[in-house]
Amino acid sequence: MAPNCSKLLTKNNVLLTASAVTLLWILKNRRKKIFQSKRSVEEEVKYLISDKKENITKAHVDRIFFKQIYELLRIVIPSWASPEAGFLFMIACSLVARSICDLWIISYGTKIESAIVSSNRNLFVQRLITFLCAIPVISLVNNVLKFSIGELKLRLRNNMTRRLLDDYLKNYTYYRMSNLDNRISNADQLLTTDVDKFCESIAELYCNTAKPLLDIGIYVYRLWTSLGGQTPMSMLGYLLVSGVLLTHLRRPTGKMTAQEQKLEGEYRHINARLITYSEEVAFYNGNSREKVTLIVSFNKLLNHLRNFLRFRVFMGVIDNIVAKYFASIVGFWVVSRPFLSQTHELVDLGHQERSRLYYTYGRMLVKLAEAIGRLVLAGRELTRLAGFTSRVTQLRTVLADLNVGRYTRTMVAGSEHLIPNNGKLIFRDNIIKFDKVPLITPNGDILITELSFEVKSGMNVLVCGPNGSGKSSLFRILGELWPLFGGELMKPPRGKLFYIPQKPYMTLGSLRDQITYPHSSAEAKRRGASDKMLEEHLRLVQLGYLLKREGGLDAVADWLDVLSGGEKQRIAMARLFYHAPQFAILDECTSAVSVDVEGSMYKYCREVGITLFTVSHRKSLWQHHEHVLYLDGRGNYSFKPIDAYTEEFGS
Ligand SMILES: Nc1ncnc2c1ncn2[C@@H]1O[C@H](COP(=O)(O)OP(=O)(O)OP(=O)(O)O)[C@@H](O)[C@H]1O
Repeated sequence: MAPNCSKLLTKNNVLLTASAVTLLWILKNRRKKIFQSKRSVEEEVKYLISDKKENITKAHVDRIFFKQIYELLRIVIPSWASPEAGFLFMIACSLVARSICDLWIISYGTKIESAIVSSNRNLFVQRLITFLCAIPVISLVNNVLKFSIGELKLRLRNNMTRRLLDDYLKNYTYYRMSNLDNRISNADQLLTTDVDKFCESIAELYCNTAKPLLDIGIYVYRLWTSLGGQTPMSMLGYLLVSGVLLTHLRRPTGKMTAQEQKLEGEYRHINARLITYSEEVAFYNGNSREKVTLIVSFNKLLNHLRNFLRFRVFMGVIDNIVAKYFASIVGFWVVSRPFLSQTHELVDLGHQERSRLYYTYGRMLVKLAEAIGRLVLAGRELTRLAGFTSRVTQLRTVLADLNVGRYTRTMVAGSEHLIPNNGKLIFRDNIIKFDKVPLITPNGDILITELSFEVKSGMNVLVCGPNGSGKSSLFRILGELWPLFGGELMKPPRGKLFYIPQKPYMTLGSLRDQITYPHSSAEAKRRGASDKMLEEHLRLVQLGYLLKREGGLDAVADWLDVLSGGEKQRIAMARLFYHAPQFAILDECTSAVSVDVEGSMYKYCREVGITLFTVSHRKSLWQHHEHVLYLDGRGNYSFKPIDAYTEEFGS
C-alpha cells in the first residue's frame, strides 16, 4: 500500500507541476501579447510634444533652489510694506494665538481633570463653564488663520500671474514661445496649474514651518525652565539628524513633481487640440486615431503618477517611522530621564505632584515631538516646492530670453553662424524696403540668401510662388514675428501695417468688437468711429444682412462658430477698412470670397490709400496690382512690374 501511495503522490506531483508550468506559460504569453500589443499601439503614435528635447529640469533643495525661490518671492511679496507681507504677519499672529490657545487648553484640561479627581463638583462646573466661554474665541482664532492663508494664496497667485502675463503678452512673446523656441511646449499649464500650485505650496510651507517653529520655541523654553536643558536639546538633536536624512532621501520628489506637471500639461494640450479641431477630425472620421493619441499620452501620465505614488508611499513609511513614531520614543526617553534620575529635584516631590508634573511635561513633550515631526515633514513640501519653483523659473527665463530676442531652436547643420536680430530695422512711413535681407526660418533653413526690393505707398504688389517657397515667411519677417538675420529692413511702425490671414481670428465679444479688433468698442469710439461708419464698412463687404440677422452691432456670439469661412474673411476686410493702415498684407485672405465682392474691396482700398501685398493665385486679382514678387522655391526671386506679358503667376 505504502509504495503505491507514494507512487500516486509522485504522479500527482508531476501532474500538478506540469499544469502549473502550463498555466504559467499561458499567463506569461498572454502578458507578453498584451504588452506587445500595447507597445505596438504606443510605438505607432509618436506625438511631437514628448519628442521635443526639453531641458531636463533639476529640482533639488540646494543653493540654486534657494536663489530661484528668492527671486520668485520678490515678485509675489514685493515689499515688507505690501499687503502680502501684512498677511504673512497676520498668519504669524494667528499662529501665536493658536499656540496660546493650545497651551491654555492643555493647562485648563489638567485643571478640569484635577477637579474631577478631587471630587470637587463646584470647581468642576465653574471650570467647565470657563472652558465653554473660551470655545468661540478658539474657533475664531482657527478661522482667522484659515482666512489669512486663503487670502495670502490668492494674493501670491495674483502677483505672479500678472507678472508672467505682462511678459507673456509683451510684443509677440506668446507667438515666439510656441513658434520660435522649443524649450516650453505647454505654456498654458505653466501659467495656470503650476503657478497656482507654486503659490499654494509657499503658503502651506510657511504655515507648516512657522507653526512648528513657534511651538518648538515655546515648548523648548517651558521644558528647559522646568526640566533642564538636556530634555529639549536631545529632541532638537533628533530633529536635526532626522531632517538631514529625510531631505536626502526625498531628493527625487522635486524632479518627479516637475515631470508630473509637464505630463499633465501634455495630456491637457492634446485634449484641447481635439476640441479646437473637432470638425476636421469628425470629417476625417479620426476618432480611433485621436483616441490612441490621447490614451498614449494618458498612459504616460498614469505610469508616472503610479511611480510617484509608490515613491511617496515608500517615503511615507520612512517619514512615519522617523518623524512620528521614533520621535515619540525619543520623547518618552528624554522625559523619563529627570523622573527616573535619583539626583533630580523631582525626587523630593510627593507621588501626586510627580504625577501632575509628568502629565503636564509629558503633554508638552508630545506637542514638542509633534511639532518636530511636522517640521521634518515640512521638508516634503519643500522638495515639492523645489519642483514648482524650477518650472516657474524656467518659464520666466524663457520669457526674459524671448523678450530680448534670444531663442533656442533646433538649428540645421551648418547654420550655427546665423545670429538672430543681426539685421537693421528702420521705421519710416509710406515705404517698405528690403535691402539684402536673408529669408531664414527659425530653424535656420535659408529660403532666400538675400532679398532686395522697394515698395512705396500706392504700389500694390502681388506675391506668388510655389508652396513652401517663403511667401508667408516674408510677411512674418515684415511683421517682426521672425527675427531679422541680416540686411536692412525699412518699414512703417507696426500699427501702420495690417495682416489678414486666410483664416481670420474672431475675438470674444460683440459684432462691433469683430470689426474694431484689437481695439475695444470704447477705444474705437474714442478714435471717432461711429456706429454708422462701422455699419457702412459691413455693407461695403456685403455683410449688411448680419446687422439684421444677429441683432445689430451689440449682438454677442461665438463668432468663430457663427460665421462661415467667407463671412469671416469679409469681416476681416471690414476690419481693414476700419483701421485704414498704410500697408496691408492679404495672405490668401479672399479665397472664400466671390470675385465681385473681392473687386469692390480692392477698389475701396485704393480709394482710401491702403497699399496692398497680396498672396494669391487668382488671375482676377492681377488688374489690382502694379508689381509682382515671385519666389521660385529654389532660393531665387524676381520683382518686376506687371504687364500684359507677365506669365509667372499661377504657380
Ligand atoms: N515656424 C517655423 N519653423 C521652421 N520652419 C518653418 C516655420 N514656418 C514655416 N517654415 C518653413 O519655411 C518654409 C516656407 O514656409 P512658408 O509658410 O513661408 O511658405 P509659403 O510660400 O507661404 O507656402 P504656402 O503657399 O504653402 O502657404 C517651409 O519649408 C516651411 O516648412
